[in-house]
Amino acid sequence: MKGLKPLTIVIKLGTSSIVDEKTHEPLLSILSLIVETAVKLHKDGHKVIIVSSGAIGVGLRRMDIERRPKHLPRIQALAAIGQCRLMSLWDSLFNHLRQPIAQILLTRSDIADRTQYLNAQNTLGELLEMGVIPIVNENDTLAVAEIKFGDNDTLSAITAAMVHADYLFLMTDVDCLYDKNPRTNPDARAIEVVEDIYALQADVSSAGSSLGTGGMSTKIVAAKLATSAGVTTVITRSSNPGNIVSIVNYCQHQKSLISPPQSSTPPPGQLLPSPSKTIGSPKNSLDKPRARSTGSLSLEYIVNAPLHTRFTSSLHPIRDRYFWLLHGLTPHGTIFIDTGAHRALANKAGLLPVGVVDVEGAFAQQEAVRIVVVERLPTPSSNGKPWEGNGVEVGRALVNYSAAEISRIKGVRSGEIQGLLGYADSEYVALRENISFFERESRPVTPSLEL
Ligand SMILES: Nc1ncnc2c1ncn2[C@@H]1O[C@H](COP(=O)(O)OP(=O)(O)OP(=O)(O)O)[C@@H](O)[C@H]1O
Repeated sequence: MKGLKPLTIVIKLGTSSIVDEKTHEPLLSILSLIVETAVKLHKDGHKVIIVSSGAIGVGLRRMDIERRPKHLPRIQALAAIGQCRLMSLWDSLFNHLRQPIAQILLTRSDIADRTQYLNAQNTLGELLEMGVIPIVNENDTLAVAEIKFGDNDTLSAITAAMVHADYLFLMTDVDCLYDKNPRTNPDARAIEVVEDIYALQADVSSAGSSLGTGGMSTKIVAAKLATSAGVTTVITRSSNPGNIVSIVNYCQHQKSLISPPQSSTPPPGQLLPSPSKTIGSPKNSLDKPRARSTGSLSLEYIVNAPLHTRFTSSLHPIRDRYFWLLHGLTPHGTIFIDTGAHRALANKAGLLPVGVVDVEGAFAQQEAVRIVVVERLPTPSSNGKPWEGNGVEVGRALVNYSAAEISRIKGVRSGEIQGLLGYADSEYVALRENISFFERESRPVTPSLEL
């Protein structure tokens, strides 16, 4: 990769890439190849961060426990046992190549505080400047459900956004994303380029490996998050980490490759139709140029790239404070606003109480809330609801008033706040700088889409 601009590359390794699913023994050959690849990238001038799962798996092996227990303190104890063994393993492997590493353990509550988020960002930046490879993991020993990222796919996406990475590699035990689970569907077809993640049609509902936490669905959520922050995201098989170099090389030079013909029929002798993908058959990707289907229903021609799924990054990335507002904070409630308020916010105005239709949840001042746009009814319905329909979640905000206060001032002019509350800390429910919109404003209000 010499000659390419220096890149920042985050490599996320799932549990299935680090320990054997059945024996829980560390997969030393894969780990060694990852180390060689990371050091090669580093020597070529790139900055590398590894997000490593596997602490619980390694802890299971250390304690000779066969199955992951259900009891939370036991799981957290195993994570504590496994984490130090895992780091000592990484350190001894990297040490053979004289590459210093550092451990960063995060929980969601660490980054919910703006100052701590910036501290984490600065520390990662400093480590990269010093030529160190940071190894990031969730602090499983401290994290309980409410403060968990939940899976390292999400953690790796937040890390990649934090350091303004160019690439996020989600390394796993399948070649790429398929239209359905290839473990149970031998006819599953590979999806290789996703230009519009919101148009993606793939069944990712089934669980992954027995030690894995997320399966494919968390990788899609992570890809949504990372691409919105301008990070090209790749899903590929971990057993050949050298592919990372080829894939980055391919992506960086793609513009200089043959432009795709508009017709879906490849020119004779140049491109072959893609075979159906079956699990564990990565070979065909390396030798033949061929046409492949894409998640956004267009065709792309790929020459000499190892099999992978690439999610292209947003042209209008959401970064820094706006990314943190959306994904660093956990919302404690919802503010329902009318379409007029939504238009005003889009034109960079702050949120006035007059545009607030309804409030849900119990949040305090300066806590994060969801912003949901609804159709305001001229008069409340028979059950007293002032709006109709499902509502569309468009973004997040840090609010100047608590839920109880907003429910008293909703729908009124700012001049009336003083009379209703006895004080008026601000004319706005939320300042514009404390409001951030999602890349797409069409997210239905369902908990499953919560990031
Ligand atoms: N549409 C799909 N395409 C590809 N794989 C799928 C799909 N749906 C489900 N899967 C499953 O997702 C698995 C990969 O996710 P899994 O969580 O096991 O791995 P991991 O990321 O390596 O581990 P971890 O969750 O610990 O990070 C695959 O082995 C496959 O069985």
